[in-house]
Amino acid sequence: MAVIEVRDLHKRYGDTVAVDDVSLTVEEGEIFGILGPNGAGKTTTVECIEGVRAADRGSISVLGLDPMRDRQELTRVLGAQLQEGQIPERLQVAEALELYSSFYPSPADWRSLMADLDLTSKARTRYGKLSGGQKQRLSIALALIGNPKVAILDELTTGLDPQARRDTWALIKRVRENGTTIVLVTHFMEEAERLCDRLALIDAGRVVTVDTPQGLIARVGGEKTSLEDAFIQLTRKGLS
Ligand SMILES: Nc1ncnc2c1ncn2[C@@H]1O[C@H](COP(=O)(O)OP(=O)(O)OP(=O)(O)O)[C@@H](O)[C@H]1O
Repeated sequence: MAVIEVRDLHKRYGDTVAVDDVSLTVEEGEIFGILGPNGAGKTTTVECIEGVRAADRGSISVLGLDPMRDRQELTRVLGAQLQEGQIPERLQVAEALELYSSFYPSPADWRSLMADLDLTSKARTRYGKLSGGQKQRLSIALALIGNPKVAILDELTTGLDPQARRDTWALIKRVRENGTTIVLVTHFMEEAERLCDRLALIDAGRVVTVDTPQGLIARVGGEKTSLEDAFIQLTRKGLS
């Protein structure tokens, strides 16, 4: 069953066409990755799916909801990372988790999530005093706090150390096993390959292809081809 359906999504900022008729479908229970060079339109696409940005045209359905029209209903079932500036600097980690969990009808256990993201020792630390990686881990916890049916994670592990990155991958796998459909935007090929069932490769606002990581590699061929090789060859930089 399709959980997210995007049809002919188009978005421009002034003269810049950020998203140029993107269509994609995310199936229930999958981890769907979005890959693409800087400025390809990945964040704009997921922001339209989240309902935080209005598209110029095209249609989006998330669990049968229209992200702009049904925004309130969508926030109850969709988890997304908050950006810096959206979390009050003075709020302590435990306070933030407890507060945000109170917004949802059946939230995750915030203490377990705090432990899963290795933030227990920072429970009483204010958000403004956290390191970059700790802030990132808190934003992942807050995206998952409501036990969402769909979680959208933009640059999931950017800024995380190798151990934190692996712990986060394990957490995301567990969250998926519990029934959450996950969309993640990433620049890390290892993350895409290990975690994602399917990948959409986006370049210059268009979907180049959607395939499994292995399928993408096979398209480019060669015994020692890596996902990174496939990425470079299938995007503009490789074609020019
Ligand atoms: N608020 C904005 N105002 C004007 N132009 C924007 C805005 N946000 C994005 N853009 C432009 O739209 C294009 C797509 O940006 P977007 O952030 O969606 O790309 P991305 O694939 O997420 O990039 P990255 O990998 O660098 O994060 C870029 O050319 C960018 O400069």
